Amino acid sequence: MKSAVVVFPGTNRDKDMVRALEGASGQSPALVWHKHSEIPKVDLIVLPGGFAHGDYLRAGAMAARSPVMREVVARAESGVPVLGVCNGFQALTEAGLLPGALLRNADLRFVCRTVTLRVENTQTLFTGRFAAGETFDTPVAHMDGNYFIDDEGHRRIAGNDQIAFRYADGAAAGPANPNGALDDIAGVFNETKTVLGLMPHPEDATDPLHGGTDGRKLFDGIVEALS
Ligand SMILES: NC(=O)CC[C@H](N)C(=O)O
Repeated sequence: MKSAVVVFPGTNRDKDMVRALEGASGQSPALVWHKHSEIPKVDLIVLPGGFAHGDYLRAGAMAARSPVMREVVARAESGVPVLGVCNGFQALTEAGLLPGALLRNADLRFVCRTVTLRVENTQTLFTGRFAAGETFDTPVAHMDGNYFIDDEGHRRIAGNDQIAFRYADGAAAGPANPNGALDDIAGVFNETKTVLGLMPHPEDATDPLHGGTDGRKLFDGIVEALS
């Protein structure tokens, strides 16, 4: 599987993402700087986490207007799978590729800990390795992860199986929902399930040194689906 990781000024999880993709696919992703308007021909485009443009204005808002995002939107519209993690998820909602918005955490604090996720839809190219309702643990690290969508949008994404992951009770300490997200939503798909965004960092749960390897299933499943 060939992949590209987009890097913005302030991105800081690009190397974690590169390692996770290399581990799963055996191939090094291409790194694409945000000012470039071309992306190599790849099977998967990834927007990693971090603080693009220092989160000024709103997290992901300026990144969504970068030259590279015109190409990300065009590729996504042509069916190329796109994955956005944390800041990448924020940028994908700001770019209109995913429904809803990420608001400030309900308690107005940065949250950095492990959470448990429940897989809500396993019939996608991203989640095929998981069993229905399976839970797994990953870290979160964000200030603006409080997922919001209006009532009509909520009904639409729930009815179309676009809710990918919900925060769930599990081994992780603390309240299941770390940020006040509506309906405990941790990640969503676009209508066709070819774009996925999630707040937690599965790439940081892929090595025993991370304290857990639950995130590998996501990357292994993506590689299996796209190779
Ligand atoms: N780890 C991240 O990607 C953080 C995203 C964003 N800067 C926030 O704090 O909400």
